Amino acid sequence: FLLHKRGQQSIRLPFPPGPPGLPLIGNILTIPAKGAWLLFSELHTHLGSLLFFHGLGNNILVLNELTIINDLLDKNGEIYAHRPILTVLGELMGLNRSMPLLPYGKEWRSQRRLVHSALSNTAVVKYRRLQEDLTSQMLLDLVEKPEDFFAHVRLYAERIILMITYGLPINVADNEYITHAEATMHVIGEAMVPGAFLCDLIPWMRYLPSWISFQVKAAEGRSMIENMVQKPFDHVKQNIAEQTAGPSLMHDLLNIGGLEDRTSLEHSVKWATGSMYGAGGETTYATILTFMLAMALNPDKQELSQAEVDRVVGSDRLPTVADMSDMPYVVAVIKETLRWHPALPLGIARYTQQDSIYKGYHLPRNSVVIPNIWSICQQPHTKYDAKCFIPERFLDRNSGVIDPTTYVFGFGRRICPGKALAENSLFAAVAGILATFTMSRVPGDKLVPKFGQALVSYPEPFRCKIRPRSESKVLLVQNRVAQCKV
Ligand code: HEM
Repeated sequence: FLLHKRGQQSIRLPFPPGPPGLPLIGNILTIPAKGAWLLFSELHTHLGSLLFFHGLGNNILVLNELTIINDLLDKNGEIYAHRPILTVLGELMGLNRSMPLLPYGKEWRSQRRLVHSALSNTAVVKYRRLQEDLTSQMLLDLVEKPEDFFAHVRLYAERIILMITYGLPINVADNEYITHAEATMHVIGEAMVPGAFLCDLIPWMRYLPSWISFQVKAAEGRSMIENMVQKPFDHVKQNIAEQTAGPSLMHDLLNIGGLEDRTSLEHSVKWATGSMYGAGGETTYATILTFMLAMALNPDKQELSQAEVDRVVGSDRLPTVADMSDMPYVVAVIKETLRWHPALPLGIARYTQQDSIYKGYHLPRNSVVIPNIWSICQQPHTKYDAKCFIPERFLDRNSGVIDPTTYVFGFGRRICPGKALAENSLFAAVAGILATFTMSRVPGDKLVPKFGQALVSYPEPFRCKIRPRSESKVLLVQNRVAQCKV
């Protein structure tokens, strides 16, 4: 309780509600390590839009409504821009040097500035050609081996990041960079959820011996993360020294020089580029796979999208990113994909070090703050069922439905710096796939949508029939691939 002075009177303000708990351990262990968005959204209906969990010396505040998230994370950005200290992932595995986990301060500002120079709305225009080239290569892969669509989509998303960040051309899905990044992101995704390890709730456990299970996992994770960030960095540095390095963001950033001392510049560049590598690939491919699942489940929406693509590009070319403004239905399909199943249902948690008062509640300092993006996506609507895939909700001016691109990429000062790049990558891939293929259920399959429950959530492996729409579409793809510069 917080004592709130009003005139002569002191009023006790309560914490927001939460499920019942036990002495000492409170209710914190009621939060599942995976898929917690489902529990939070269920509690939203019974307990309201602000939820509070506590126990073992920890506080967790869950925000279930967009107005509340904006009031706190955006309007009170100064107080809510920190990230939680995750003992295992941050300190023991060492990810607290990369931008998504850095505390709000000098090093974060310096990495954010570096990344912004490459990913601002204006800067990303120069990557369009690359995104279109890589889309055509993904389309050809889909023509040749449609059953491996998970791998092709993953390769597309990772190649964009590896090319832009390090100038590294990668041609196969089982390239060591790609497979290592995927394995590392799996470890990170599981460990990033606050409370994933008991040690995150009870930090002194970090001093327990190194043979204990979580310590072994932490040591493995540390070496995987080091490897993922260091390897491409060393590769490009060596190419620079040998004067064989192609253009890349890392090359440009290392050339800034002068103002800052070399060691700290190199440190910031290494971890800023490593952050892009880690944060940029998985989220993008999760969204494209979700789109493909949605198309297989909703053939009527797929036909409407294909009709729009055909109307705009005709029959002699593939779509480009510049077609986006002429394809409102396809854009609505992408928005509906982001809403139907957001890649980061709980965003990335924040942390507050200050007490505050909000809507009559005491929001205590040292609380992990979780924006429940999933709950915003699932907000009930009188006309459009939240569970159904209905792109039309974004074309109906009177629907009052909020555009998901204003919340699925996060909020305020820590909003995703890769948003503009991601939106172009999504459009290039989605419009290219719609132009070339029809996706459908495999006859006899039930195709029930199921999603993973880690930090980045994407469809569990599913079967889907991916047929080229015509021979001439395949020819278009082959001709376009022949013109690729990468
Ligand atoms: C569909 C694609 C993507 C989605 C849905 C997404 C979503 C998000 C969200 C929700 C956050 C947390 C923001 C917050 O705390 O409020 C975030 C952070 C971040 N994203 Fe993305 N992202 C995507 C693609 C990308 C790409 C392509 C890149 C880079 C190339 C990127 C780089 C980052 C980084 C570095 C952060 C940490 C920012 C910070 O802590 O200051 N993301 N993203």
